[in-house]
Amino acid sequence: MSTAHYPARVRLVDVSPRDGLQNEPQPVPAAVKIELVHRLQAAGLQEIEVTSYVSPKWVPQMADNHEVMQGITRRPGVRYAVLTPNLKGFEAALQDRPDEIVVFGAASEAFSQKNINCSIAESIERFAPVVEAARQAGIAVRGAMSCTVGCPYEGDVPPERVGMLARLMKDIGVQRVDVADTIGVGTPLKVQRAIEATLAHFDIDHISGHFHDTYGQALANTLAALQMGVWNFQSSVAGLGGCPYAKGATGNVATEDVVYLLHGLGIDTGIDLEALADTGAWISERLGRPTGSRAGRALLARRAAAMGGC
Ligand SMILES: CC(C)(COP(=O)([O-])OP(=O)([O-])OC[C@H]1O[C@@H](n2cnc3c(N)ncnc32)[C@H](O)[C@@H]1OP(=O)([O-])[O-])[C@@H](O)C(=O)NCCC(=O)NCCSC(=O)C[C@@](C)(O)CC(=O)[O-]
Repeated sequence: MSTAHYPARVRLVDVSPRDGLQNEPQPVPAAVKIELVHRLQAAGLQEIEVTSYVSPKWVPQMADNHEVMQGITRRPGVRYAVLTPNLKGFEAALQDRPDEIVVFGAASEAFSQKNINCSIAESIERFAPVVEAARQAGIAVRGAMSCTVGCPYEGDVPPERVGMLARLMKDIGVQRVDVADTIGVGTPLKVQRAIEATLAHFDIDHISGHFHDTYGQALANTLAALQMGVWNFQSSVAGLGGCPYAKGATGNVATEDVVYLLHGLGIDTGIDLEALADTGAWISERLGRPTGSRAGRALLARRAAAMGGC
């Protein structure tokens, strides 16, 4: 089988410090988040979603955003992204000089209300000045589009809603967008339809896939997106994650699993999979549970066996 139709290179954004940890029930010390960022960049990640500037009443785990952003030692060539839902969040983020800000909307009205306490139309009104201010400050702007396949409150989300949201994001100056399967209900054809709808407004270089693995479809969905030419993806080391406003949804697809898939296809990521597996094991130990990455577990088991374990 030829892999000529896949991109030669894929860029991954590891979202574990933000998406991965935002839903943890116990406080995760800022020092652990900072070390996680350091380990990810040492493993070769060139984009890391570090934190969010949201209401600490809504998402207490991200209340240490300044401490984390100011504590990291930046590597040249690495892009550090943060979430900013409104001007208050953007102004707070500006003090910490992110390379990219993310405004986050939803293709589902109900999810928009639950997540950011406003309708889709109101969210765009809030995002517009944020996008303008960011671009004036020379900061890149990404738009996360939640529930592009299904919504925990509304069920199936038709591609037309995704197209509508992508158009609204484009109109206010968002530079690239994430097609997110927030609750991990997507299957390859549904995900391809959501991407297709997005392609009416953003070219393939400005679309990324963000898949959760609730139903075990995230790698299949990644492959389906790759076949369309998508070469930007978000994932979370050890499969950490979940949105506080998407109950029952599991974590993001594990970065280790995506990298294993990509390297198996001969696609370059610039990531050291062994170092990544160590990072997944390290953060899982800090959180007191086994890694959620299948590839991570297998690599660590293989290494233990090679060292004389069972
Ligand atoms: C958006 C808001 C703030 C609206 O919240 P609101 O209550 O409508 O905001 P408000 O403007 O009425 O203000 C109420 C209070 O919040 C404060 N406030 C207002 N804005 C901020 C801010 N930026 N930072 C800190 N504080 C803020 C504001 O100062 C005020 O404080 P008070 O006077 O009561 O003390 C709220 O709904 C919120 O914080 N939601 C959190 C949403 C969130 O973080 N969700 C998870 C991330 S999205 C996600 O995970 C999905 C994604 C991206 O990964 C893709 C996918 O998989 O789908």
